[in-house]
Amino acid sequence: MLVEIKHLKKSYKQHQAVNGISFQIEKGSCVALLGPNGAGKTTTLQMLAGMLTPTSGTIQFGENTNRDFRQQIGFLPQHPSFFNWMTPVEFLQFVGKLSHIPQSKLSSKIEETLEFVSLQDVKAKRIGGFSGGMKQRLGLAQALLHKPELLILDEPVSALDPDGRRDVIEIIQQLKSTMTILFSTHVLHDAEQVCDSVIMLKQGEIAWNGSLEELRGKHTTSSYKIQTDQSLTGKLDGVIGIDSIEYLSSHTAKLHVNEAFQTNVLLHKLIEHNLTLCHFEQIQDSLEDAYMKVMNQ
Ligand SMILES: Nc1ncnc2c1ncn2[C@@H]1O[C@H](COP(=O)(O)OP(=O)(O)OP(=O)(O)O)[C@@H](O)[C@H]1O
Repeated sequence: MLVEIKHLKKSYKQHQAVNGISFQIEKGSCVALLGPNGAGKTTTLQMLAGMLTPTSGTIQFGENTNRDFRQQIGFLPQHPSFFNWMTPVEFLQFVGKLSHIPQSKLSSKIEETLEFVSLQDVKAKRIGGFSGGMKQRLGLAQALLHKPELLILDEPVSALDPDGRRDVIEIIQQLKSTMTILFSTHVLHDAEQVCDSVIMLKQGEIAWNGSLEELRGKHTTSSYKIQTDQSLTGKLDGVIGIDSIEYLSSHTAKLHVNEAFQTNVLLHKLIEHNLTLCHFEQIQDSLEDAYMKVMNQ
């Protein structure tokens, strides 16, 4: 276990932005923090990054309670700001000095990090002319420069176009083997590509905390899409295990099934009606479906 958060609260006057949440982050995991606008994601991440003081509760990083854990954290804020007149190399030199990277190692670390985020070719250009995607990769570079143990990213993909999102997701994918990652996002499809576990916040409280597998097991259902050579209408009535049938056309249907569903029973029924199966596909609910179920509970 890398971080243990206990009863963490942040209130602004009467408003409870984060209302006593507790969770652990396992070393080497990639955790997605999800929730609607105002759920408390940024507030939580800023408290973990040491940028905001909790009203109450504790954040314990590793075994040693006395260590200043901020040195082990890399943080990419939701709206990173840059000095537009600087070049990426100048900006990272500035950041490196702030995080006390020894001067002797700084230049090589900067080169290595810019290479990693694919900004090597523009390292001497002014940041002011960069696209949103390039700025986000530079933001990632500043968070990574000191090789943190825990990388915290606040909405790293939400403001990006599909290309920019793919670049950032690929970077996160590569980083997964070298550090622990906690990131917030509204883009559930991207979260699903990289995270191993999910924490969902709703009005400052945890609505779900667990692995992606557990979430799928508990909150997603199976369904099947089938197509036959003749009309299906009414032919599958009474098949054990089918909860409901959604007809997509007269020959095609989506079957919402329960645990008792057996493909053989379905096949028997089709044979009984002299129907030939042309297409059979199992469809798994997405993270978005599970998210909607948890949020609407
Ligand atoms: N400095 C502040 N003063 C007063 N209220 C605040 C402050 N910062 C955040 N809040 C409130 O705390 C709640 C949680 O905000 P937070 O930014 O953490 O949510 P979020 O989940 O990150 O939302 P989003 O997805 O929109 O970024 C919101 O109701 C917000 O209005």
